[in-house]
Amino acid sequence: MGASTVRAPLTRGVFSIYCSYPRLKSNPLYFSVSLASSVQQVRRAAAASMSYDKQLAAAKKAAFLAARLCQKVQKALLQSDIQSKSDKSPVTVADYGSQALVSFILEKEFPSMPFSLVAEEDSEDLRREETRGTLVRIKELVNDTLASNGMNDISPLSEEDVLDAIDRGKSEGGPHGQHWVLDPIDGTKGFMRGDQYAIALALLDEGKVVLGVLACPNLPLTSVTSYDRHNSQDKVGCLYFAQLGAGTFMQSIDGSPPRKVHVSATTNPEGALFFESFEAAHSSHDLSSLIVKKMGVKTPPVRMDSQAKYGALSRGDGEIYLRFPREGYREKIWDHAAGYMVVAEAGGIVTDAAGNPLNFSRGRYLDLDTGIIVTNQKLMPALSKAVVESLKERASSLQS
Ligand SMILES: Nc1ncnc2c1ncn2[C@@H]1O[C@H](COP(=O)(O)OS(=O)(=O)O)[C@@H](OP(=O)(O)O)[C@H]1O
Ligand SMILES: [Mg+2]
Repeated sequence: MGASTVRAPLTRGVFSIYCSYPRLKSNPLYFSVSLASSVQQVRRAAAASMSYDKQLAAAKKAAFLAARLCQKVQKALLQSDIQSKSDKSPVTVADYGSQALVSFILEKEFPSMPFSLVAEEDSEDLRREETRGTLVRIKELVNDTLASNGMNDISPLSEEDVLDAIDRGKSEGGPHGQHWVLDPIDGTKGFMRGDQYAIALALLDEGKVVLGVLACPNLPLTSVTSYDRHNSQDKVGCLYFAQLGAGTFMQSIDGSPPRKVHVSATTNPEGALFFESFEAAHSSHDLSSLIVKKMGVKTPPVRMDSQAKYGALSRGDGEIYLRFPREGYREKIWDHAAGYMVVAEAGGIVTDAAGNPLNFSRGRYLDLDTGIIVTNQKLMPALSKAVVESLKERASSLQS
């Protein structure tokens, strides 16, 4: 099957062990565990009925500003804007600038609340003398973005302010309290290629994702399948947002009225379209191909960088998203929290390869089984079956 890729148009394109053991129940430890468990259940119930309108408004504002900063950098990306992290993955001034901006805005919006941010970047490499020029460039990008988007009342950030804002992202997250979760640029390689990327921001409350915002500056406003980059009527730049129990909405980053979106209602796998990572190193294209073949999917994959895949699926551009990283790779919560929320509130299902729900309460990592699969309610049984069979086949072929 040939793959199609979605390119950017402008450049190129409980702890409730319910314990029925009487011995354990008479243990004082049981009572404290039971009490802790009840407190947690009450907090979770409260979270489920809460409105996060203020947090959502702040998250949209922060993601919008970050998108503006990233757009400016992507338009004229310089070689000096790119650095290599200790794990050899690339990071750009836009990744740092986006994280500093989002961190700064969120903390400013909620001054009386404890602030916790779990985010991808840290400032260690920027604190070295030889990267001083890069730090100055990031500071200017942040201050210019604030000033040119009507926030002139804010005093410009210093270099130290920028470093501090980035380092607020070092929280470990976890099952208690509220934590913002941020990928300042998801799909940095796509961003560098001039293709798809996303600013992905979510809020965890008592271990559950309660809101998600995805800014996808290069995602077509209509559909990735009908988009024609030579047609000037076909615009790009989508902002998705979702709040627990309130559905998923999409608007243009430039500010069109939001519209509610829903995942595709397709029940026939033959007509289904599937998404996977652009980078083969991030997800096994061979395994995805085996899985969809078993389901009877006829269309080639749409390969796209970043959580823009979750956004496209949430509005029905395609039906299936498969992600199978190499063994041992640990998925980070910021690579999925916002996208998960956008798809779940649009009626889709996101699980690991064994069908377990994703657990965002374990800290910075997801620690899930094998991979991530996403589709609508109707197609999930067929997809799960094909995944189980394909994983078995792959395991036996590796043994022989
Ligand atoms: N080896 C490996 N395996 C799996 N995943 C990896 C791997 N390395 C990186 N990453 C993470 O993938 C994020 C990019 O998202 P995608 O894989 O969906 O996009 S892409 O097509 O690969 O660009 C990417 O997000 P960013 O780092 O924000 O770009 C990484 O978190
Ligand atoms: Mg990133």
